[in-house]
Order: sequence, then structure tokens, then C-alpha cells
Amino acid sequence: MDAPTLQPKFLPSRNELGLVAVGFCGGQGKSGVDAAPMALIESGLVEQLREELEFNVHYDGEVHQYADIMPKEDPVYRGMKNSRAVSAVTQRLSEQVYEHARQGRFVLTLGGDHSIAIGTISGTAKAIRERTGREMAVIWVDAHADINTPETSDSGNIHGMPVAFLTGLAKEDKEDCFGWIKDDHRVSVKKLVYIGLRDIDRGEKKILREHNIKAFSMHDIDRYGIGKVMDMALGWIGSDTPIHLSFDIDSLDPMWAPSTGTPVRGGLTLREGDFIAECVHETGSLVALDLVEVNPSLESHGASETVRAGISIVRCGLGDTLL
Ligand SMILES: NC(=[NH2+])NCCC[C@H](N)C(=O)O
Ligand SMILES: [Mn+2]
Ligand SMILES: [Mn+2]
Repeated sequence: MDAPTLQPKFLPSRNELGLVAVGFCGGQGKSGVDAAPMALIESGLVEQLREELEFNVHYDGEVHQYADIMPKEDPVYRGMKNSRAVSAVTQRLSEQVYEHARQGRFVLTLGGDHSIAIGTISGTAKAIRERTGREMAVIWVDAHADINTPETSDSGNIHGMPVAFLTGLAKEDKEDCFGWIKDDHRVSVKKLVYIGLRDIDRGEKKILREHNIKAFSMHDIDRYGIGKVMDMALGWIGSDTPIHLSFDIDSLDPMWAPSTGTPVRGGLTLREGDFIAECVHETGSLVALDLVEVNPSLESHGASETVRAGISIVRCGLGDTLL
């Protein structure tokens, strides 16, 4: 297999990659999603990145659990569960991701539940702003919009809220409850694009409508096909904007990715998921990729399938091609 040849637009080198493994599950209620990075790595992901895709992988060899920064007490606050833990972990993760991105590396983060995107996107947004003077776009591939504010959320699970904190729709002054998120960490709702949506809470629909947020649901994919949807999604972002791709494995249909905490039927096929990642890679504008919500402890017979699907998405996003 040939190595990718594309010179990325916003990275000084095409083959320097920072890898962060985040074993965190506090953004939702089910344990097991913290074991995903190890499962992905044990399936040979790092070797594949090094040997087949020819990346110079900068990895500290650790699946971060952040035990040292876990708060002793974490009472429900503004309806949010584990807010201190999620805030502390994402703040630390933001710094780790920032450090890789500041040095011009592509940043790959393996989650963990989707709350970790508060850390990854804030870190890349800040570094990219400093390095290129540009505002980063975010492509959020998911069955869910994850844009609840603490007030609109029914569950209180912060993995359903990261986009609200990242865009400033949700704010909090308290330093230990996301008060550390500053303007340079944030992204604009105008530069946010969703793909794969099919399970949106009532309050989230209102937010999407009021802010005119670009969203391609499964309905749009049925109507136009994934090819046209990707043209429209990337056309909305434009060709001179760095892109952070945050990929929730539950965007795929449970037929392909059953081992995830909040599965929703009627999702993307394996090929549609890979195609999205391939198209985003082809722009040359991709600066970071998150893979989240793989939970190998759920639907154990489907765990290896789900891990394989995740690896495939990552490879496609990093420039692996079929031919
Ligand atoms: N990252 C995810 N899988 N998010 C699911 C969110 C589900 C629901 N909308 C909530 O707020 O709790
Ligand atoms: Mn989801
Ligand atoms: Mn999600």
C-alpha cells in the first residue's frame, strides 16, 4: 500500500502525528468506553500508522486515565453529572492536544466518550489560531448533535453537551466547571457541520434552527447520497479552512458498530463512514481527528467488529486509499 502523498495545507509536514489515548468515560453513565483506546491499540493501530501509513507517531505510550486530577466530590451542578471530573480531564487533554498541534503535528485522539471533544477541539482551535491565524471548522459525524446546554439536557450526561461548550452556547464562570474555556478555545457555530444525525433532543432542534447550524441528517443522505452530501458539507466550510473531524462511532448503523453506549438504528453504512473520512482527508485541510464512543464491553460479540470499524475510519481519515 502506498503512503499518502498529499501535502496538508495547514501542517508543516505531512507525516508528523501526535496520538493521545484517553480512557475516560465520565461524560456518560456506562463503563467500558474507557477501554476503547487499548482495544484499538491492541488491534495494531499504532503499527499500521507507522508502517503502512508512514507516520512519525509521537505517542507517550499511555492510555490516560487522569486519576491524579479526579475530584473527590463531584455533585450534580446545573443538572450536569461529573462536571468537575469532565472539566478537569478536558482541560488537561486540551493542553496535551494543544502541545501537539502547536508543533505542527496532526492530532489523533482515541476516546473515551464524546465529552473529551471539549478537550481536543479547544486544544486544536487555539493552536491552529496561533499558528495559521485562521478559525477552524468542525465536522461532527454522529447520530446525535451533542449540543445540549446543561439546561436543555434531559440526561445530565456531558457527552451530550460538548458542542454547546465549544461554541459558547453554554458558558460557566467557575474554573472547575469549564470556566477555563476561553474565546481562543472556541469555534463558531457558522463553521460547524453535522453529518449522520438521527436522534436529536427537542431542545437541540431548537438550537440548531435558531443558530442556522449546517446539518446533514440521515434523511439528507437518503435523499442526495453521501457523495453529494460531502460536496455540500465541504462546500459550506470552504477550501481554505482547517478542519477538525470528530467522529462518533454511533454515527454508523448498529449493524456495523453495535458496541457503543447510545446506539441508534438507521445509521451510516461502513462504507459511508469511511467515505466521509476519505473525503475530509482529500481536502488536505484536516488537522485533527477524534474517534469516540467505542465501548468494547457492550454487545461483546460485536466488539471486534466495532473496533475494526473504528480503525478503518481512522485509516481513511489519515489518507489510506482503496487503490
Ligand atoms: N456522544 C453521544 N453518544 N451522545 C449521546 C447524547 C444523547 C442525548 N442527546 C443526551 O443528551 O444525553
Ligand atoms: Mn452519538
Ligand atoms: Mn457524540
